[in-house]
Amino acid sequence: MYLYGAGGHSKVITDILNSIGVEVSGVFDDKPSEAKLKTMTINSGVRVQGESFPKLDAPLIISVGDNFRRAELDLMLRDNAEYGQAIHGTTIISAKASVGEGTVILQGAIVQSAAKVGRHVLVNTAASIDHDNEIGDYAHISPHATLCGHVKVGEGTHIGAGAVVIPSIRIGKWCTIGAGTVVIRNIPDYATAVGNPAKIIKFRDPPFNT
Ligand SMILES: CC(=O)SCCNC(=O)CCNC(=O)[C@H](O)C(C)(C)COP(=O)(O)OP(=O)(O)OC[C@H]1O[C@@H](n2cnc3c(N)ncnc32)[C@H](O)[C@@H]1OP(=O)(O)O
Repeated sequence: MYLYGAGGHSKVITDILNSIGVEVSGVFDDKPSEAKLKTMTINSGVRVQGESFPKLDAPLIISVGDNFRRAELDLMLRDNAEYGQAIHGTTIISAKASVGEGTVILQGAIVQSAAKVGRHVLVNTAASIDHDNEIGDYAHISPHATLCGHVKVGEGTHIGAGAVVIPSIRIGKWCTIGAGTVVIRNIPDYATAVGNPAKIIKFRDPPFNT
């Protein structure tokens, strides 16, 4: 497996891959800092500019925690890369769930029956994604977040640590749900919502012209 991104998130992914017997053949980073270089052997100097990225002999995971950056890198790399997944052995994933390419599922997370988890999603430590959820591409479900049944989370949305979303709620794309928030009503695209019950405090600009 290759990784793109040499920050903190790549350490977590490396641990997961090693724990399931997968070797990391190389790490790419277009901005390798001194700190990163100290802790990792980086295939530095590689700039991601479409076709200039080398054809790899193993799958790649975009190991960047920022949802928007993960999306940007996917758009640049997708024609040249075959994506892998990193799923820790302590996760429980229903045989009836689906998990997209590039997605990473950390220790103790649970994905229940008929849930659909998109591409390049980060399902963090002990997050709970219940039956019939739909999690959009590039989303991040933080540690201990609880998504009840039939919840839909849009592309690029970040669900904060320990947030709770009650059944059948729709959360739009590129939203941020604060840590510990309890979502009891649908949330529109680009909104940041916090508190119990969740209240919208602001909207962000759409990150893509889509
Ligand atoms: C392994 C890992 O580390 S995974 C990382 C997981 N990360 C998280 O879960 C972090 C989630 N982020 C948050 O909760 C942040 O507070 C955000 C994104 C919701 C808001 O951050 P900012 O946009 O910087 O907002 P800011 O801090 O200015 O707060 C705005 C207001 O919302 C309130 N607020 C912010 N976050 C929360 C929250 N989680 N719950 C309740 N109220 C909140 C603030 O108190 C403030 O209220 P005030 O205007 O009355 O003073």
